[in-house]
Amino acid sequence: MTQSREDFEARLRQIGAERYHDKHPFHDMLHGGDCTPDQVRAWVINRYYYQHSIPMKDAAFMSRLEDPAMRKIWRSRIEDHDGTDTNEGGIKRWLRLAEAVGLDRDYVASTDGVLPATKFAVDAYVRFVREKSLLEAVAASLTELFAPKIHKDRIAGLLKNYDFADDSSLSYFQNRLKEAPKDVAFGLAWVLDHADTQEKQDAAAKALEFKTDVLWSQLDALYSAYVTPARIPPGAWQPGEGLAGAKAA
Ligand SMILES: O=C(O)c1cc(C(=O)O)c2c(n1)C(=O)C(=O)c1cc(C(=O)O)[nH]c1-2
Repeated sequence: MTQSREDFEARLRQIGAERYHDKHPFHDMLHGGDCTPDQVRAWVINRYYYQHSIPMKDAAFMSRLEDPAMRKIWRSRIEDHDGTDTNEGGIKRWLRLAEAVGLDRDYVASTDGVLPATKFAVDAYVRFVREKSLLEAVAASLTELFAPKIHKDRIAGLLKNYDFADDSSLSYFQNRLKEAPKDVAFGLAWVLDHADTQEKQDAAAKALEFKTDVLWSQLDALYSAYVTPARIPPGAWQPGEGLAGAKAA
């Protein structure tokens, strides 16, 4: 049976309550101050791959939109990450975080050393958005409904527990708190409007579940590689590589 708008929204929110990556043990370590400097670096390097893929994902999505009004709304997502004349953009902010934790920004931007499983998960998200229905693509972005809480927890946890954390190094997350609400308000309303049959509601819910898997898998990969007993896959970042100043030394 097709669910009412309210019930369907509650179903989507329940997916976040059960499956969002705020519940992953790596986030408990990171926010609780239990990560070593190298574990923080590994997180920054791998998460960069997600950051650098998000605008490509949104460009892939926009290339499929025939409605100029919707493209106009969606393009701010790309600008939020890539920047504009007046906004530095999320990717540069992330690289500021990379420098603050002692990494060379060019090394991080090269995406060398990113875990294979991170690449598989993130690339699968870009492909999903390119290939599935527009409804499923927008529904997959709705994990951002749950992101403001994790960003607030992260800002508070990092500021409390790590010397590198300050307004400059954490500006990525401060900005997402301002940017994400407009994206999710639009995305959620669009999904609720367009998922008007049971079949479409089921597809949208599955897309959101898929996206929680994309996020969770990245942290599983990180945990397996860099938390004792660490099993770093061949070719992935080894502590000591890609540090700031290493090129000059
Ligand atoms: O730190 C996080 O936990 C987190 C999660 C997510 C998410 O839920 O996908 C995004 C972000 N951050 C984020 O910063 C971001 O720009 C973003 C874009 C998207 C998307 O799917 O389009 N998700 C997320």
